[in-house]
Amino acid sequence: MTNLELFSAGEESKPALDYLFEKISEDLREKGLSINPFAVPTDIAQGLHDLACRLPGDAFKTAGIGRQSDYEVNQFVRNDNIAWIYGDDPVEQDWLGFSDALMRHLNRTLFLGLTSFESHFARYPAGHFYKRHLDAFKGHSNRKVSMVLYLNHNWTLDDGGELVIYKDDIDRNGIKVQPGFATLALFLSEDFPHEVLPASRQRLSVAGWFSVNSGIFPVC
Ligand SMILES: O=C(O)CCC(=O)C(=O)O
Ligand SMILES: [Fe+2]
Repeated sequence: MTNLELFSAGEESKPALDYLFEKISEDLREKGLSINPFAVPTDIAQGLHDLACRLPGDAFKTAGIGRQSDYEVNQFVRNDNIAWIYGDDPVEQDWLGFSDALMRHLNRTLFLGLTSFESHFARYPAGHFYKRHLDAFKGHSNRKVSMVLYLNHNWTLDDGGELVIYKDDIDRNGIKVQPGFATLALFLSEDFPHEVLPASRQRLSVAGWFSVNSGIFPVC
């Protein structure tokens, strides 16, 4: 049975997922962000890790900023490489099943009206970064909730590469998230400026966004 079926079938892993989804929902309601170390089922995180590692080199493209007509590559802002997830591989389907179950939970508990989810693998070679930015601007984007899953085994403090989430435009301290294996970070896309610090080794993740009424298809 795939994880996708597990999400609807109510098997043993369901209480753990229910607990995770409820924690995320409460965190988002109270703080607007939710950090969950080692939270995603290991088979999904490991499957995504293995898939990212065996994707052909040309599957990853230099990431850009903006969407559709204002999309541009700016290597001073970000210089990671990305590969969009379309659900072609069974492990991608498991990931999309997990995300869909979470989206339904957030809609039920927080009435967010989320209608779609898009995500991509991101690979930051050592020394690469994504400077401080917002994922969405109020009134200009359908993205409401950002979600990042980290795929890095044996990550230590010395490896760097933290996600720094700032509480508002003037916050300069932020809170730091270690990109360790199966850690899941979520935050309200319009509310939290954030950045990815350079790491001393390659940093792998899946970044995704839950949106409302999205007719927008990812530009790549
Ligand atoms: O990888 C991360 O920690 C965050 C990535 C990010 O901010 C983005 O892709 O918009
Ligand atoms: Fe971001």
